[in-house]
Amino acid sequence: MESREHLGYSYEQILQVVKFLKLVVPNFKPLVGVICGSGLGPLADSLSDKIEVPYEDIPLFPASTVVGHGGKLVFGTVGGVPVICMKGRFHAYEGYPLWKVVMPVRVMRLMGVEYLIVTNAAGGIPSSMNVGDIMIIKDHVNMMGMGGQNPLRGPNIEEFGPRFPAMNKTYDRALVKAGLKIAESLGMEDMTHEGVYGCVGGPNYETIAELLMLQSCGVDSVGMSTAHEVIAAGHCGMKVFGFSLITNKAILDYDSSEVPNHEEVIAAAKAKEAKLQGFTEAMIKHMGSLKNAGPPSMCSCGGRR
Ligand SMILES: O=P(O)(O)O[C@H]1O[C@H](CO)[C@@H](O)[C@H]1O
Ligand code: HPA
Repeated sequence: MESREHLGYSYEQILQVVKFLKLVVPNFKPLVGVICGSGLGPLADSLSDKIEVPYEDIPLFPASTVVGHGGKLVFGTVGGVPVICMKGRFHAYEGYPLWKVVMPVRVMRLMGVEYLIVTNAAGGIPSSMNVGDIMIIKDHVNMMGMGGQNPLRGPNIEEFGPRFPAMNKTYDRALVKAGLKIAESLGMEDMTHEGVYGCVGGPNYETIAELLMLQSCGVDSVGMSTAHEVIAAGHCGMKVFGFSLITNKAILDYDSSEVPNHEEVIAAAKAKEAKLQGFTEAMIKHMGSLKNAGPPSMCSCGGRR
């Protein structure tokens, strides 16, 4: 057989990472995984009984290189629900292949995670979205994936899921609806939207023409992450809930004097820290209550675990 380029860790390699983490946190089976977006690391700070493990201590883990991404796994609980947080995610533009970007998602799955909360900082395209608003993600347009850059590219690992996973149910509808209700119950309804996330490769921010194209494709928030993690999570049968924090408004006007930058992204995240912590905690508790009400029917993507 012709050899293929190296396209990822084997199932056994990922199991080795899981074995290592199980030694660090014996008897801990997380139900919920959280991926903290740019500047959103404080989402992990409110966990009780925290155990923090720096990425550099974990076999095969890449390093976090982006400002606003901490670089540790945080284990703990929220209202008694066991949680694992990635305080710092990986991006393709850092130079990582997508199979490496999503490796922690697969690790989370093998640790026991059933619900994944993905968060990101993003530019908001509709004029109704303001800096500091959140957008609950109902779907995504994966510009990188459509160009053939996909975390599942390469030999399929059957233990995780099928060769051709469906994606139309990956953002769990019931969780989207629960998220909207929870936002309302927290008095956040005026700052909460539902929409479509667009994933671009970065690291440059978009040109005006690119933003206009994304807008015409139905994209509401734009960023350089998330879609890959969601694909890997859907592939291995996790239920996914995601939200964007709108950290900047997409600039669609050629005469605007504004210029997007990462400093404003981090500042916008800092300004909403407490609200987003409260919202995420409420979502985690909701997921815990779903689990107590009965086992979630995992997506039908056929993952064998
Ligand atoms: O998607 P997260 O990691 O939240 O970060 C977003 O913010 C950075 C740009 O400011 C990019 O990495 C973009 O993807
Ligand atoms: N574009 C892409 N990624 C981003 C943005 C943006 O406007 N804001 C935060 N991350």
